[in-house]
Amino acid sequence: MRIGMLVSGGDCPGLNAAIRGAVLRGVDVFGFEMIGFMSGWRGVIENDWIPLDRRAVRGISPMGGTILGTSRVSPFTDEGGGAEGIRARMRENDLDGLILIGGNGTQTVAQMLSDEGINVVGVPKTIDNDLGGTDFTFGFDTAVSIATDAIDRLRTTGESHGRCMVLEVMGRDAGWIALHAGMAGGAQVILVPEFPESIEQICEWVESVRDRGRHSLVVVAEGFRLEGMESEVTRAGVDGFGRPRLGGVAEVLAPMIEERTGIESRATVLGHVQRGGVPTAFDRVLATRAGIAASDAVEAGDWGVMTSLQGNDIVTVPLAEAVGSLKVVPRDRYEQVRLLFG
Ligand SMILES: Nc1ncnc2c1ncn2[C@@H]1O[C@H](COP(=O)(O)OP(=O)(O)OP(=O)(O)O)[C@@H](O)[C@H]1O
Ligand SMILES: O=P(O)(O)OC[C@H]1O[C@](O)(CO)[C@@H](O)[C@@H]1O
Ligand SMILES: [Mg+2]
Repeated sequence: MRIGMLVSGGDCPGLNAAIRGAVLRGVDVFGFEMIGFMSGWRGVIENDWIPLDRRAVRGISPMGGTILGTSRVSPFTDEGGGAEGIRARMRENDLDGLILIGGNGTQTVAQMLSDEGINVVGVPKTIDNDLGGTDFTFGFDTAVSIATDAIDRLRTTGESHGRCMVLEVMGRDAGWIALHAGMAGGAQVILVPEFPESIEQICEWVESVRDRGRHSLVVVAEGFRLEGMESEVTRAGVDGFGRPRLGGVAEVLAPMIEERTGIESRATVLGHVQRGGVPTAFDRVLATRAGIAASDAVEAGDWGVMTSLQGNDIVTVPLAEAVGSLKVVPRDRYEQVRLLFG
């Protein structure tokens, strides 16, 4: 069996552990030959790849980033050639199948290729944790830990100056990072894309914290919209797939809070710090298990699936189940914490 592997979408901590898990299982246990395409679909389009063997993955589990690189290049362009182009490249490299490591976008592509008869196994990764069909994606735990550390640090400086500190975290259209980091750090207000709030309500919470003699820590997800706002706050430019880049909502909210409450406020946009550096032990284990499970699926001829964490077990689920809908924060999880705001 000869297998190609690639990473697509934003990077996240744990990718190298997943690559290592798949290679150790695939090469050492099942005797596969494995290759890794560089920078996602760019590597497929340009036939840029490296051999993946035990030596290539030595000691990489604690490393952030990915030894294969990643990109948001789509295979469905004239240059990429779509399913036909990929099939031709697989024939040229004598590949029986592909292991595709990525988030909801990447697994959507995996599903499209699987529908075209290409042998694929998906491995879920993303700090956003917005992928269906799995309890958690690796990368998320590390991002939440980094955001929680930021909250802890912002709290001491905020308390010293009597300021309202507004921390913006990533997550695109899902509020998971904000919700979990906000809960872990005891934020007084947590704002998520799934549930718009009014500026009046936010200021009421911030003032009630002040009236108790404390100072607010507001966590806001980058995709949050104030009630009545037509779209998210975006930065200039687009991402590698041509989508507007999210970011900057904290810088909109902080001055509004200051103007309405008279409480000095500061905004911090955490940005890509959340995606960098060493993965937590939890993410390393989850990623390694996901990589191992991907090679198990290949060995079993279980194509068109994604590895999935369900409770304590790693199983496979049909790709269609994973990409059917975005996994967002459910109302009951939000309502539970909202009762404690202020
Ligand atoms: N519906 C689609 N049709 C064609 N190509 C797609 C589609 N969705 C995603 N892609 C391609 O897959 C790439 C990876 O998807 P995306 O950028 O959404 O990241 P992801 O896999 O969701 O990971 P993350 O959210 O963690 O960055 C896209 O940049 C794009 O090139
Ligand atoms: O790395 P880029 O292209 O700036 O993308 C940032 C986006 O990627 C993610 O980090 C992961 O999907 C999102 O949370 C964020 O909106
Ligand atoms: Mg995504």
